[in-house]
Amino acid sequence: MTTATHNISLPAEWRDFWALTKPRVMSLVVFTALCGLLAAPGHIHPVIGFTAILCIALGAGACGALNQWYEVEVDAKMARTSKRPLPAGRMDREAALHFGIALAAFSVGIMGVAVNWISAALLAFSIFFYAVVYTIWLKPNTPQNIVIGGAAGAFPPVIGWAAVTGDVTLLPVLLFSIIFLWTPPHFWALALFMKTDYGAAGIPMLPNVSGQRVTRNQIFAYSFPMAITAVTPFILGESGWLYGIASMVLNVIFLGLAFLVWRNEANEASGMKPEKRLFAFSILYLFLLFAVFAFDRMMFA
Ligand code: HEM
Ligand SMILES: CC(C)=CCC/C(C)=C/CC/C(C)=C/COP(=O)(O)OP(=O)(O)O
Repeated sequence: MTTATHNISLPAEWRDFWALTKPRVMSLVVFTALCGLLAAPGHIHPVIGFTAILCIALGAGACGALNQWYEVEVDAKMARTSKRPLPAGRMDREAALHFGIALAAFSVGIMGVAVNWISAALLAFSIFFYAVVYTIWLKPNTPQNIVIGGAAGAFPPVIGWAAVTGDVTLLPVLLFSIIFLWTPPHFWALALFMKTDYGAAGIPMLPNVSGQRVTRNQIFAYSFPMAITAVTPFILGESGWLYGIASMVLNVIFLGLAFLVWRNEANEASGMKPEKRLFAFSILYLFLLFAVFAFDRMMFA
């Protein structure tokens, strides 16, 4: 850690600490946690519920900070990430590490004391999984990095659920599985039109290891179990018709866009419209699916 950053003495601005938490990506992570909490059976005092979501947000922020502390060199090599506080030289590397550790410890501690220790343990495990298993171990070493590592991003609705019920049953496992199976199409669609960037940074993402055809096949292949898992709560009678219909419509659109990606043969960024469309829709898909699920369960369950 006594790298080239020792000569930076300017204190980082609060905006840089904010950027360190990857707020845009984490907003959807936190939203899925909120939906898990709202969909769970039973009652949670609003102040305790708010505390749980705040802890999940802080824990997700810890993930972003620890990830960027570790990845300075990689981030410096990619246009998309080179302006982040550390590679841009606006923040001392150790400050990012201390910020990440403090957020992680604080969020897990408060979750345990104020909410329950099951959700605290799940939160701690998710942070560990993302910061250590994904960032340090899987991401630089295997093109399956985001498949296995993606599990970290699938935990938040389970944590939200466990904050209310103190346990983990089939339904939160289904919510986990939806995000787990959604992550490969979400990310590989992006990795297709960002291919050169990851290749240049030496990160073995699927398109630059196995090629675009394999990636398109995999995107399409993951979309089917994802769609089936997404309608399963309705099939099991755990949601009403509102979610049943919404999930079917969203899945048909998702599968249609994934089909267009599968059919596409372009290998230039200029021909990657289907990939760009699927990536953009993937975010809307998850947002709407979870929003309708929580609403449906609160109204009709
Ligand atoms: C290992 C798993 C994942 C990887 C590698 C990944 C990667 C990415 C990347 C590289 C971007 C581009 C934009 C940026 O850096 O801000 C992005 C955008 C985004 N991701 Fe993911 N993602 C993953 C999982 C998730 C999960 C689990 C969620 C939420 C549940 C999520 C939500 C989003 C959102 C909302 C954006 C758009 C951000 C914006 O508008 O700037 N991602 N993702
Ligand atoms: C509550 C809790 C602990 C949540 C965990 C949230 C979590 C780990 C979400 C994963 C989403 C994410 C930021 C992926 C970015 O991948 P990347 O870091 O490889 O992307 P980059 O190339 O932009 O650095």
